[in-house]
Amino acid sequence: MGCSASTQIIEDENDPFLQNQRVNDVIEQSLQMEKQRDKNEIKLLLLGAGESGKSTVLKQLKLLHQGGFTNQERLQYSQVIWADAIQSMKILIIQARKLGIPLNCDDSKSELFQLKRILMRVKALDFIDAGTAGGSDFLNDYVLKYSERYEMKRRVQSTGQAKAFDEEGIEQRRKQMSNSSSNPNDLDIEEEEEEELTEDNANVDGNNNLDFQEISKNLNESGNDTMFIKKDSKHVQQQNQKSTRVPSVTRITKKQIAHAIKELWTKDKGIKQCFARANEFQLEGSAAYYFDNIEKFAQSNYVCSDEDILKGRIKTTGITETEFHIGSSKFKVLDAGGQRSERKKWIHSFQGITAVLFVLAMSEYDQMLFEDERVNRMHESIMLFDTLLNSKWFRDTPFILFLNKIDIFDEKVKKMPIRKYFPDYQGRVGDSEAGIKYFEKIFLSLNRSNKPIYVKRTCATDPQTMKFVLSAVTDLIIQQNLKKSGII
Ligand SMILES: Nc1nc2c(ncn2[C@@H]2O[C@H](COP(=O)(O)OP(=O)(O)OP(=O)(O)O)[C@@H](O)[C@H]2O)c(=O)[nH]1
Ligand SMILES: [Mg+2]
Repeated sequence: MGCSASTQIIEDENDPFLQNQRVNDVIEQSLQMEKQRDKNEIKLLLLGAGESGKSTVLKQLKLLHQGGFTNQERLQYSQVIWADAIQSMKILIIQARKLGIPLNCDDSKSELFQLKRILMRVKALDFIDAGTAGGSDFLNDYVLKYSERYEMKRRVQSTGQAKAFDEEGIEQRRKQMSNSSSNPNDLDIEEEEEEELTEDNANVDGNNNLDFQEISKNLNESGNDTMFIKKDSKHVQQQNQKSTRVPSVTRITKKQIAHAIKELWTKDKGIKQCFARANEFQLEGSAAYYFDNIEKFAQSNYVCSDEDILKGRIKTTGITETEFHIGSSKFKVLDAGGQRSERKKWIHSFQGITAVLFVLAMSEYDQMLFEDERVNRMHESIMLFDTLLNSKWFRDTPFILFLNKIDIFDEKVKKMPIRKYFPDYQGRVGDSEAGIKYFEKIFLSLNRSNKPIYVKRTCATDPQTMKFVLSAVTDLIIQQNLKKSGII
């Protein structure tokens, strides 16, 4: 009779060793799963100089893979665009004077004269809900953007070289700032407007303050669609000789402001001339779009369309993270603020990046940085790309280069010779293809490694073309990731 020895281990459910072992197994299993998930997760980092179009690329990804924008975003942009539209037209008026461009609206006999006066007296912030526009982030950005008083501060902040500048000038400005109210309404643009009002103020008596109290009282009652301002006292003087010393209050509506902006935009030749020289100062890239559509933005409770949001601009501060599921892959897209003061935060997001998407604003070869108006934007991007591409952080990280704002570039090269800013450029004026190849070559020549750089020409505000570009790019990144993880 055969005999076989068999041992049967009877598991004791109460054995503490066994219980421990089971817990460990579960932990090990979940760690393995997490590892696998991390391997499949794709981290895409959007980098580039300020205003190059990084967040616009992210918006296109949201449109494609996240069902579009939320109602809150639509409301936010309608507030921001309205404020930017008003300020942008004021900037054109003020800059025209600085550049010596005669304006039709400065001629008191012109029908545009009164419209200009209305616009210059309007305070954009009185017409918007700053909370909906983005709260303190919005206000900070607004003050920095529209106050010339902050120009020096911006520059010092961006270079950290206070000593290299006229310290006396800084000190003077600091004094000016500390003497002035911290109300964000108290911007230089409004100061220009105050200058305009000086003569008017000379005509009125000491009731000025009372008048302004009334303005704010009325504002509270009227909501954001209407604002009360002092009526042009010279105008009052002409109309009513008896009441020259008493300022009266007149009601200004969003509709009237929109009308003023539209008329100035379409009828004042000086405004158009000044706009054509917008590379000599800082103006919102989408200002023309705001002016063309100003009546739409003036409608009460207007909610932005997808196109408006793509054209609108909210500067990114810090780094935002957005997750998408594209096919079977999970994408984490990191969008970083591109202005100089934002870049010191970048390093925190450099680890574990699958691919870097560098966005270059091609059209900005003739523009200066917002942070430092002595530095050409294209030069800044070249320097930035060189540093990132060849940094130890991205030794094995593929780079995708978006030659963005190609729509503006195509138009600009017809009038603005590239050679004026890049003397070794040999192409002829208006040859957009030669211009693109020239800049592409400069960027590719910076590569001191063997890794490939994938180049795409983009117009980030155009959903049709971006759909194809982004689909090709995400496919490419997925393939790269699979290769890297040894799956293919
Ligand atoms: N016409 C045109 N405008 C563009 C294009 N790409 C971006 N813009 C506009 O350029 C402005 C700036 O774009 P953003 O995406 O905010 O730039 P950003 O790189 O995120 O800027 P920061 O957040 O400051 O780093 C917005 O008004 C966009 O609508 C483009 O290809 N063509
Ligand atoms: Mg951004």
